Amino acid sequence: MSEQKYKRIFGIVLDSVGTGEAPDAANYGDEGSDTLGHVGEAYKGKLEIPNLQKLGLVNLRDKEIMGVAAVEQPLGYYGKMKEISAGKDSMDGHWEMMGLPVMKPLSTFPNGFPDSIVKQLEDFSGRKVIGNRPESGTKIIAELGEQQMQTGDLIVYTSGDSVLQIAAHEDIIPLEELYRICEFARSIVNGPEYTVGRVIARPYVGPDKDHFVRTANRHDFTLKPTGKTDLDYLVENGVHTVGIGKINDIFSGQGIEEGYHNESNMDGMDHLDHVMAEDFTGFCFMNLVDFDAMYGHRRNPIGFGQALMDFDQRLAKVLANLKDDDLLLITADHGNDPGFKGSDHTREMVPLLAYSPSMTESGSLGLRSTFADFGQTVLANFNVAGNDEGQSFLADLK
Ligand SMILES: O=P(O)(O)O[C@H]1O[C@H](CO)[C@@H](O)[C@H]1O
Ligand SMILES: [Mn+2]
Ligand SMILES: [Mn+2]
Repeated sequence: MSEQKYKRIFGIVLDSVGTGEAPDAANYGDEGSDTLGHVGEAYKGKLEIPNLQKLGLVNLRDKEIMGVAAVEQPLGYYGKMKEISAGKDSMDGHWEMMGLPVMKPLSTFPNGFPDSIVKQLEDFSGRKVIGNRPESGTKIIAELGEQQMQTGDLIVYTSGDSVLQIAAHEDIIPLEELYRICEFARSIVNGPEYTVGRVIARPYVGPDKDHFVRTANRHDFTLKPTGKTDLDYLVENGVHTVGIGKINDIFSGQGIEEGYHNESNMDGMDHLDHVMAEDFTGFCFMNLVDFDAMYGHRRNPIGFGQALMDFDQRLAKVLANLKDDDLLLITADHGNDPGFKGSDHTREMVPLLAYSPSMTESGSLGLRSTFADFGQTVLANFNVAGNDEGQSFLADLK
């Protein structure tokens, strides 16, 4: 490995923190979506995210966030990225960031899963499938959880994304069994007939429908990357890779040398502090999923804003700990506008923030034409050749 501009790159994905409708939002029924904008409106000027603001989070937008203005001189570089993948799920977004856009739409099930899939799940598990439609995960356990506690049936559901989700009360269907069923489900939806992005285990606990809570034992069984990702190219070239949070699941562990599971966003920030204290040459890629799972899909803009403020507070420490030869990149994988109809992800552009204490200038990185620019920049930094997807902005960082 030859000389690199930055020794360590920390990439943070604020899961679902979109910044306005993408140019192709109409194809997804998502015109008018703007996750950050609508969170700001819900706060009526009281959203406080000074660190993201200093980095240029508002400068990159066409519109202000209510109560949060653009700054005169951001600390570093700021821009937006749009997605070229067919889907707007986490897998598509993260794979595209790592140079592997998903150009062919994956299977979705607006009318529930076909009999063939249901029958195989029932035969394998010895349990009856209930639910079997697109639904919000918290709504479906409120509706069917008590029935599951009595019968041991499997709650199977989907969403607008290519996902097969199985909700199970931890006292009724033990975790190991749920994971086994999910692994089986994974094995029957890898194509060619049905190709599903993610099978997701959705365990929950609680005595009754008014008190069910989903646990951090959620596990995503993602399709294996269909080719090499930038993470693989990095590892092959001796660059150390670390995954924090859902990253490991999203890439099925492929190209991740050191992995950490997050219990929450704040737990993720603890892991990041820990990794930042290590001496290494490489790329640390982190996903913070609470924005999405706890607030975006729940259409809860107040909770979403609070999660942003909590993140922002912890960001102060990260900024203070960055070394001159560190680069921080912050972005998102899709939108999930809590002020929008439905409960699905929204096709939005995502923020792109780049900062290193060694920067002497600042400025706009513009609208990037694919999320792959993110990974291409990481590769360029470490002088690693990948599959040429995306354009590096490394040379713009001064
Ligand atoms: O409603 P819950 O169970 O949170 O599920 C949501 O989470 C999935 C993964 O982010 C999405 O596809 C959507 O279905
Ligand atoms: Mn996501
Ligand atoms: Mn989601």
